[in-house]
Amino acid sequence: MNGEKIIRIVAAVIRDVQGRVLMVRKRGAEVWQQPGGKRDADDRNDLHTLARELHEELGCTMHEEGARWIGRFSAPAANEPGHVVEAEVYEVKADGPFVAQAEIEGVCWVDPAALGDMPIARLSRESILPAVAATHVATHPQD
Ligand SMILES: Nc1nc2c([nH]c(=O)n2[C@@H]2O[C@H](COP(=O)(O)OP(=O)(O)OP(=O)(O)O)[C@@H](O)[C@H]2O)c(=O)[nH]1
Repeated sequence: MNGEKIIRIVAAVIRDVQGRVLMVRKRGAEVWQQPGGKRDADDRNDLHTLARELHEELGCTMHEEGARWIGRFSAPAANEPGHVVEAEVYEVKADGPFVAQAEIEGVCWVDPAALGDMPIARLSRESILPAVAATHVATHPQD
């Protein structure tokens, strides 16, 4: 693909009861992105990769049951010029607290329908968060 290198990752959408989405900022990075990362050789499958990455980045425990594949999205990679990131994205539930671990500098929750001018990686801003914003989250039984 035009000589660009492809970085394949698995990324997570974790939502709170208000529908906000958890984002992370890596140490030294400017932009917010989804938690997740590259597969390791001994990962059994995407959800195993995701559970491992979420624990490494946030210290949380992911539930494999109930995970929902949202799609495969790609964009120029946030922190690696000349690379394209291609992500398998899953909405998952996880038990917090969500606490920034070694390689993560910040953790926040964003409303996917109101991002404003927050610095957000293109994969998330252009693909993942719009897909998620289109999904209604019932916060009340009558919704
Ligand atoms: N995890 C993640 N990476 C993303 C997203 N969007 C995006 O452009 N990327 C880019 O994709 C690449 C993923 O590499 P990574 O460094 O997160 O993966 P990793 O934790 O497995 O890396 P490691 O090899 O340093 O352990 C980085 O260039 C990162 O900036 C995203 O939403 N989540």
